[in-house]
Amino acid sequence: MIPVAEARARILAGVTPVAAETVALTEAWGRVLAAPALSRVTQPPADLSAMDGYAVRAAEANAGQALRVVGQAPAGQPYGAVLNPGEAVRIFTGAYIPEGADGILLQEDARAEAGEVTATDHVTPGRWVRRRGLDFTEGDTLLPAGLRLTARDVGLAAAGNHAFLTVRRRPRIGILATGDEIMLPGEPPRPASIYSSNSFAIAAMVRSAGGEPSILPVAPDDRAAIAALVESAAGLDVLVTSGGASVGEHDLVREVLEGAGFSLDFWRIAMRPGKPLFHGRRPGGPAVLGLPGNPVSAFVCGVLFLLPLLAALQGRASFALPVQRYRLGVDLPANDQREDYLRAALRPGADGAPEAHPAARQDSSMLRVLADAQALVIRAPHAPALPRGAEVEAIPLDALGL
Ligand SMILES: Nc1nc2c(c(=O)[nH]1)N[C@H]1C(S)=C(S)[C@@H](COP(=O)(O)OP(=O)(O)OC[C@H]3O[C@@H](n4cnc5c(N)ncnc54)[C@H](O)[C@@H]3O)O[C@H]1N2
Ligand code: MOO
Repeated sequence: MIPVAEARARILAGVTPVAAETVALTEAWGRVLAAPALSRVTQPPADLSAMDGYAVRAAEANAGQALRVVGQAPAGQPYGAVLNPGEAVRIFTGAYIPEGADGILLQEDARAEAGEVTATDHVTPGRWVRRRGLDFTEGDTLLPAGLRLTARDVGLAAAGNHAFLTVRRRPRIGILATGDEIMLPGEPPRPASIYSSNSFAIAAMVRSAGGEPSILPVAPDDRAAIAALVESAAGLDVLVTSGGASVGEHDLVREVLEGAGFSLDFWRIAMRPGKPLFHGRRPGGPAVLGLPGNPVSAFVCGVLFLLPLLAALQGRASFALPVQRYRLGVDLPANDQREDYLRAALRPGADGAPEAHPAARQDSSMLRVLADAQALVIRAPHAPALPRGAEVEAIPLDALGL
């Protein structure tokens, strides 16, 4: 059994990002930039008014001083002439400030009558003026390569006049559930069978991380059937299998993969749940991540290993799983030699801060406990017993959209 950190490092070693493609900005959310986005404009493009009012020469706009209103400057329609002494231009938020003006008289601080405006308060030079380039300048790097685009980033790219962005294509992830007892939801129940939660939980996880999942037909515990489905994986970036990873006579997946030209990198990790995870590669073909069949084990392995792999395949520059500290809401016993990931609900404590409540039963088959958990509390190998109120580290699942 190898440690979790070593397993992750080995899965990520030598991963090269997938190819780039150009997408319309509406498709860019959640994608990873393959090249930096430089601004194609300066923003604002000129000095603009931040308020509705009058563009004035600030030194003239003293309380009681009447100025002649010589024109209008709505946003998008500059006044077009120089503001002379004794003049004011009616101006609106976002409009170019006329040459000669250096301040804005708010309309709330002004009395307008018969082509004139009189200040009721003084105007500070530069106040309510948004200088040219306040936000950014043409040629600035707005968004670096390797960034996964948020809605905020998409807005910034649009402001920088990008209708398209160059992003990594979505990694193609095939999901192969194995086991004679496994059916897909929608099939009529069969005796001694269960539905493949793994296929769908992992597909959702792949989507959340920007990948393109495809759920392959379920493979029975039969070498030829598994081999045929493995061959259909040639065009994938990663083949994720579930089940058949352990030590039983029906656990055939590793053997079939090796027969199909995959070289196995490692098998078995010192963690719980998820011990039987394996990883391998086929030269020039997909990587394989062999998840254990138990649904919680498959999910936790997906979080710890598949999410970082998806990030690396998309060239994400600085991806790390989020880890937060929480107070424990219960006592915890000492841990054994396997790094433990406890399914925990987060509930507000007496002071309102969230406290972690690991579920009393941590059986790796229990999906309802997993669905009710908002975090995975991390217990290092041989971690000592902890009393209620002690701090622990945990991976918040909501922050990952999981
Ligand atoms: N003698 C030993 N037995 C087991 C060991 C061990 O070290 N020695 N390891 C245990 C651990 S830990 C795990 S985890 C499981 C993993 O086993 P497999 O990867 O071989 O998975 P299966 O045996 O095929 O299935 C385990 C369990 O999960 C259910 N399952 C399988 N696929 C799905 C799916 N797609 N969706 C939902 N549930 C699934 C399956 O029905 C079984 O109940 O092995 C332990 N045994
Ligand atoms: O490590 Mo297996 O992952 O639970 O029951």
